[in-house]
Amino acid sequence: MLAINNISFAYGMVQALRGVTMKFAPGKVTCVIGRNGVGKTTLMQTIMGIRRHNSGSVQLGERDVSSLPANRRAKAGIALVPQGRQIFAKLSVEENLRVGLQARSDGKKTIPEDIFELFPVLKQMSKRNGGDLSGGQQQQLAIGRALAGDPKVLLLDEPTEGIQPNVITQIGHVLQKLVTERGMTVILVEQYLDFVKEFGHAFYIMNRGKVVSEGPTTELTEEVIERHLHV
Ligand SMILES: Nc1ncnc2c1ncn2[C@@H]1O[C@H](COP(=O)(O)OP(=O)(O)OP(=O)(O)O)[C@@H](O)[C@H]1O
Repeated sequence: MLAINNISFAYGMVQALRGVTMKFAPGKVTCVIGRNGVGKTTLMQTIMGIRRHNSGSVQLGERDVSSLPANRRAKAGIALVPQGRQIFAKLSVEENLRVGLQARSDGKKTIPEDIFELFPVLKQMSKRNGGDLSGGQQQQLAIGRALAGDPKVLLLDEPTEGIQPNVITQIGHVLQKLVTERGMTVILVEQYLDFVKEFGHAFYIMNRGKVVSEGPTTELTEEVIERHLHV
C-alpha cells in the first residue's frame, strides 16, 4: 500500500498541490485524472521524490519515505515512467534497461528475462539506439527500464500520449498482468478515459491541486466526467 497524506507543493508562488491525500492499493491500477495543469505530473514527481513536498507525508507500506531522496525511494521500490518517456537516445535499448537495474535492492546485474517476455520488441531491438525507436517502442522501453528496478509501486505519467492504438492496448495488458500476477501497485496519470475505464480499478480526479472526486472506475459516469473533466 502506498499512501500520501496531505501533500502540498508550490513552485514559488504557484501552489501546485494543496493538501492531497490518496491511497493506492496493491494489485490495482489507480488512475489520477484531471484537466491540463491541475497538478498530476507534480504529484507523480513528489511521490517519486524528484520534487520535495513542502508538507505532508508519503508512506510506503509501514515505512515513511518522506525524507528520502528519489534514488533511495527507487531502492525502496518506487519507479516512475515519466511524461515524454525520457529514454536515453544515444544509449542502446539494452543500455537503457541497464540504467534501470541500478534501482534494484538485490544488486542483480542482469536484465530480467521477463521484461523481454512482456515487451518482445525490446529483445529484437536490443542493440539499436533508444533514439531510433518509434514512440510506442520508446514507451515500452521506458516501462521496461522502470521494471528493471523491480519496483513494488509503478507510477506512469500519461503512457498513452502520442502512441498508436495497438501499442496502447499492449501496454494496458502489461499493466493488467503486473497487478494480477505480481500484485504490483500501479498509479496511472491518464487523459485517455477509455483506457482508464478498460484497465483502471480506482480513480482520483484532481482540480487546481486538490482531489475533487474519487471512487472505483465503475463510478466514473458521464455525469462525473462532465462535471470535473470537460473544459
Ligand atoms: N517547473 C515549473 N515551474 C513553475 N510552475 C510549474 C512548473 N511545472 C508546473 N508548473 C505549474 O504547476 C501547475 C501544475 O502543473 P502540472 O504539470 O503538475 O499539471 P498536470 O496536471 O500534470 O498538467 P499536464 O496534464 O498539462 O501535464 C500548473 O499551474 C503549472 O503551470
